[in-house]
Amino acid sequence: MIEVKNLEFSIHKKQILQQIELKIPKNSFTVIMGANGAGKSTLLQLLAGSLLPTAGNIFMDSVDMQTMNARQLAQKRAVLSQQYYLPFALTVREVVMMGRYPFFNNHPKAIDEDIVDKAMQLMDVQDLGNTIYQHLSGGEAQKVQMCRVLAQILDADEQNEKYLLLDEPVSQLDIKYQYQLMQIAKQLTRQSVTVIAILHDINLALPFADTLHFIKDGCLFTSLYPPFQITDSLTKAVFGIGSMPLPIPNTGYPFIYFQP
Ligand SMILES: Nc1ncnc2c1ncn2[C@@H]1O[C@H](COP(=O)(O)OP(=O)(O)OP(=O)(O)O)[C@@H](O)[C@H]1O
Repeated sequence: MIEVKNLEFSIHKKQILQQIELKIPKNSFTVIMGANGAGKSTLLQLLAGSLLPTAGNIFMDSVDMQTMNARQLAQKRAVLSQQYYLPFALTVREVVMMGRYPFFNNHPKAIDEDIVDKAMQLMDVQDLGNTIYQHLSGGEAQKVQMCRVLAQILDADEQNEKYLLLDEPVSQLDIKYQYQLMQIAKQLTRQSVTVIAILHDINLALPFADTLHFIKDGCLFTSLYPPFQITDSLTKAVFGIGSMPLPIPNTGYPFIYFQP
């Protein structure tokens, strides 16, 4: 479980997040939504331990994240950021293997090679193994980065719970792989992984999310749970655009039709 207590974050005297209180249960799929600049990526970086709070605390499995060193963090959580530029030429397989760096010293072991194979199979990029990463299309590169973070957490088990943090993981993916990535992430929540994802597409989030947290102007505006009551007033307040929920038969969630 992740527990966020009275979290504040400021940079250059600018307050970016304030009074954030959150509980993210283990093995859940949490989606963070909000307008551009609301503070979502900053919150995710704080949950990842990549940024330190200005005030408040974040506890990961009851451990204050500020007490965890880089290796402990890397063995516990994987982070897919929005930017994943690599300044030097590596093959796709070498990039995916980077996800295993926290688990071996000089040379990957057989288990590391197996996990890399499995991660690449999940995102259907086995055939790209020897391709130079810099030669990939935007969507292919995003798939490979997903494989890298999968490789970091695929060995999670009940004794070794892990966290997968995804910042707009489908922004460059075609529709099939948007759903494939979401299905993989959902499946992982049944295998001792807790998933936290920033998404902009509410209709992609609804079939998979256990919780939706809406961030507005650096504050937690509201949190929703199934059956998700997404109202016109909510989308106007959070995104500045009206909407109408349309029931989808035999599902526990609506389709949200936006009305500019
Ligand atoms: N290093 C920084 N220095 C100054 N301002 C920053 C810094 N990082 C973030 N901000 C500001 O904090 C605010 C929140 O940024 P953040 O990236 O968390 O938003 P977001 O909700 O993820 O937005 P988007 O949907 O556009 O990705 C923005 O106004 C941004 O300009």
